Amino acid sequence: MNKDLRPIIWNDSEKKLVLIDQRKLPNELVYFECKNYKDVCFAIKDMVVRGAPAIGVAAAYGMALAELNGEDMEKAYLELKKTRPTAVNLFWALEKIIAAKNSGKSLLDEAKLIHEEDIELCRKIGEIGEVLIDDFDTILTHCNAGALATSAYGTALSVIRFAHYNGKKINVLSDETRPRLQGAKLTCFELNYENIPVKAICDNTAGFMMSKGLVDKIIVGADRILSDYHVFNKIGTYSLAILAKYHNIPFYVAAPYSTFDFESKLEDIVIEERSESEVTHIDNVRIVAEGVSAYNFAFDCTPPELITGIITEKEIIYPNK
Ligand SMILES: CSC[C@@H](O)[C@@H](O)C(=O)COP(=O)(O)O
Repeated sequence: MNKDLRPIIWNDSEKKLVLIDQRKLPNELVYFECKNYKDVCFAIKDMVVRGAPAIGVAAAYGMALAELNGEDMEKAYLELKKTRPTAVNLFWALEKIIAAKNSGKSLLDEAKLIHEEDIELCRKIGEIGEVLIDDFDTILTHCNAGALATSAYGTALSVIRFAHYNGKKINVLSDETRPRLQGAKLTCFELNYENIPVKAICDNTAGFMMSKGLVDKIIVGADRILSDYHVFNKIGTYSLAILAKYHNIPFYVAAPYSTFDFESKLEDIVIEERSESEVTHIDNVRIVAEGVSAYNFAFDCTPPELITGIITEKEIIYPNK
């Protein structure tokens, strides 16, 4: 990476967690400091930090802060666990921290390890996945599955990054991703930061562009992947996968194994429902008539038959072969 975009920084001398405040991008690149686990809970709930792997890493540091501050560890664990329900990396990281605690390890060391490992996993996803990308491909992505959603590189955007680093001339289309606009606000910022060609499109433009032959591949991230390869990801992913199938466009998911949930069944998964105001308002301005309410499901589920391949840090899985 020519310019290093790291959303999560541990400040060892001051024993605090420093996060890029993703609520403020792209207009301001400012940081949010967490001095205790409650600050971390707020940061995850309010989406200062977001994206499945990044949430897991932040929660691990939240537990480390609780230990350093002599706070009630059980309370910290339960409160962190409640911050967001769908991305499995949160629970995965908290279980790793509990295992470290039970074996008498330092929680800060464990959090640093989870953080470092996530960087490596994302790098490998990029290296493995970039073989799927051809010179002059136009790749559509949804939400932000980039460096900002992980510790570095990203998942879907790591594949895109490595194709670019390897000299492939690619173009990226970034769905705006209503309601929180992670595609418009974060993916466009992140790719432009590294001079990777990107154009923003409205969510409802994707089908039209596919029908015109203007999309070669689709790559998205994941918040949870079940053992039968059902993929939970940002709301709108399912619609894109159906459109991709209709237009015969390869549809890839990129995620580390920390995003796999080998235990839960489809019906067990809780889809996060966020505040209606994220739909009824844009940047605090009401756009839906007063008195009208809204649905705000944050994620949806894409079945394996719509998925061409799942790119992990170990291999590419083909659910339908
Ligand atoms: C590498 S991040 C993968 C997913 O977490 C990402 O696609 C996504 O859905 C993020 O949702 P968010 O609500 O912004 O946390």
